[in-house]
Amino acid sequence: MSESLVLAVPSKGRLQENANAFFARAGLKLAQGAGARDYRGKLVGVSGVEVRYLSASEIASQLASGAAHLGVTGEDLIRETLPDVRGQVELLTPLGFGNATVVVAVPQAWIDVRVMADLDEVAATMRTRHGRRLRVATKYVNLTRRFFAETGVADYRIVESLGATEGAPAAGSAEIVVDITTTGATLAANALKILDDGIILRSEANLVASLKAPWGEGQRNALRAVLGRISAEERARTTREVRAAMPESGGIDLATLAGLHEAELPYGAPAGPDGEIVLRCPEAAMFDLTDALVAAGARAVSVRRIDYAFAAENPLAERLLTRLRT
Ligand SMILES: Nc1ncnc2c1ncn2[C@@H]1O[C@H](COP(=O)(O)OP(=O)(O)OP(=O)(O)O)[C@@H](O)[C@H]1O
Ligand SMILES: O=P(O)(O)OC[C@H]1O[C@H](OP(=O)(O)OP(=O)(O)O)[C@H](O)[C@@H]1O
Ligand SMILES: [Mg+2]
Repeated sequence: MSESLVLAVPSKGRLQENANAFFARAGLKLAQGAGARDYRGKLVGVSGVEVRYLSASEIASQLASGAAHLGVTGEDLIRETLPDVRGQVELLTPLGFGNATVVVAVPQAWIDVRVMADLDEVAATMRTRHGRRLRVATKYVNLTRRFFAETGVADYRIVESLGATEGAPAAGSAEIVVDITTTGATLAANALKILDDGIILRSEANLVASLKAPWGEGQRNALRAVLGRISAEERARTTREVRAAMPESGGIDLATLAGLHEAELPYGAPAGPDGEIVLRCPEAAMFDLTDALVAAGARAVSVRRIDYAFAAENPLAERLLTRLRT
């Protein structure tokens, strides 16, 4: 087991479903051990991988310590939990789900408080007039400290919150909050507003690799297999395959035509026996390419989506392996 790559996936919460869908798209089927309460599993058809089901915040800590090699979690949790993000992990790719923003929010009733500088004044006044410090409810203690220091707010105290943070001002346990928001509904329901310059971090779920985990030969091979499929799916999703029956005697320079339309000839330039050529291009360029092929004398042109586009390069794995070498 010690040579296995540990892949940490969210076991609950809002990231779970999307993370499963992401792996499924890449052809990586997660097989959970016997029963829904078994928090370990495997990847069907990929050897040398141990799947661990953990909460999103636990995934951040395990990547930090090196107990997990790869994981899916929110960037907010990575930046909150890890003291040295660059030295501990590599954020391989954003995943397009789990979008949320970490913000500073104050009571809507504070009409004169719009920016962080106003907050500094409020804090100073509270201190001199009432002899107490402004209280900030949050579970993002480190992000808050860093951001408040950067924006010059010093006279405050953090009240650590374990949930329902937005309720703290109404409950009287803090004056303001730092929390995550997506739709803004929870802030609005609690009569809070975001400060104009109070955006600490825009976060989404990321595929993250640990630089602290033991990367032996077995784990590196498993990494190439897993990331190879993820890259192949990513490449395929943004690409269209264009086939065309070209006239034998066309005399057109296919390589130049492809180059003009951001296309490539993955199987080479010479036409097949029946004059069929295969190109690949970005989705956005496909109609320009098909028009150009027709203009060049193509008899039939078809466009299709592809499931996977494997290539010699494995950009995600290479990025990480390069980091591990330095
Ligand atoms: N509206 C949202 N509120 C909170 N988190 C969100 C939201 N949208 C996306 N996320 C992301 O999902 C991550 C995990 O949040 P989620 O609430 O699903 O976890 P959880 O299992 O409930 O953990 P916890 O009990 O600590 O909240 C967040 O850190 C963030 O990256
Ligand atoms: O801007 P909105 O779309 O309203 O979403 C934001 C809310 O969602 C999250 O809470 P969650 O439901 O995860 O409960 P929790 O506080 O127990 O984690 C977060 O902590 C906010 O309270
Ligand atoms: Mg939550």
